[in-house]
Amino acid sequence: MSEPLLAARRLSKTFTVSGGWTAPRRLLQAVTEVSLEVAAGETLGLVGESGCGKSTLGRLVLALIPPTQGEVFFTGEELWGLSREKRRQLRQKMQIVFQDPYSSLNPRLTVRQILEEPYIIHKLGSKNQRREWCEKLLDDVGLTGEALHRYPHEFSGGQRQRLGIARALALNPQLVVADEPVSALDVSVQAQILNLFNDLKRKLGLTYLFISHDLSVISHISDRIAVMYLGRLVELAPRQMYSQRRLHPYTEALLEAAPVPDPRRRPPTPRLKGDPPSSLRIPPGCPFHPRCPEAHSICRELLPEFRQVGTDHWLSCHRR
Ligand SMILES: Nc1ncnc2c1ncn2[C@@H]1O[C@H](COP(=O)(O)OP(=O)(O)OP(=O)(O)O)[C@@H](O)[C@H]1O
Repeated sequence: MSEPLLAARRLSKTFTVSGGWTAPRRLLQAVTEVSLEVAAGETLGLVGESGCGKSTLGRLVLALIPPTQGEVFFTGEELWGLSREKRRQLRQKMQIVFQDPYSSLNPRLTVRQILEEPYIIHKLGSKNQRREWCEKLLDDVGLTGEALHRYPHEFSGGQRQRLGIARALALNPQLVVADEPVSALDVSVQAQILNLFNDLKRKLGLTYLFISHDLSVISHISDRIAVMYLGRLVELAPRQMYSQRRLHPYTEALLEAAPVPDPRRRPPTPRLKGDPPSSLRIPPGCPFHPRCPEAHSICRELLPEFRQVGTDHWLSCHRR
């Protein structure tokens, strides 16, 4: 890979959480030693169950929160080694699309005001230019200029997500972190929005870190897929690899739990039982061992290394 657009090196994030009136404050390990790279023009999918640290990792790579340890490089520059002003400038090239466009779009502003805001904040363009840019953004996401004078509540869920995407594109970003951008939408609308992401990537040369708990969504959109469990990456491989065998047992369980497109085929009994343990009490050894059907004694004692097992294929498992 040539120099990646985005690189995380051993990124960790610990939160201090209140224990209530009586208990002491405790440390919650949300992300632990995550390293990954995203090449320009690539879509890296990040998948894992709720609470495994996906959003925290997304916020870390956007430098919205500082890491407890580790580094984030964007276009080769380490973001936390830069001055605040330089970091702010680089951050314009990285934008986020949220899960719930309704709560991220100010309901009191018209679409024009919402889309114009980034240009006004950065003192870009005349009034007429800004209007043209807003119309172009709407066109890019499949809406018409007629939308400019309307308010977010006048749009359907899918259209609102198109507005959320349009706003993220206003300052011509290179990287977009999409955090569960289709989870709140009906399945039929999900496909349209995923296709829009793909079209925009081709047209505008974008790079995505695409976050979802749903492996079928991630498989649809990603070039490579990173699987996260309790704050750590457990597998990283090209999408095609996920149709083959010998994956991490957690990945295999996620695949088995993914929806089956053919209704005549009964989904197999999912082998992923129970919820993941709390990030406040991460099990020793391999964090997945209490739920792993293949766990051995070593899995209970020793953290498996995240190691390369094939071309572009990394995983952490004693049994693979
Ligand atoms: N600001 C915070 N303060 C304390 N704990 C936090 C904070 N943000 C996240 N967490 C905790 O960190 C862990 C990871 O959360 P995160 O939101 O990153 O997971 P996620 O995989 O994105 O899940 P979800 O899809 O449910 O948001 C969770 O246990 C969460 O409660």
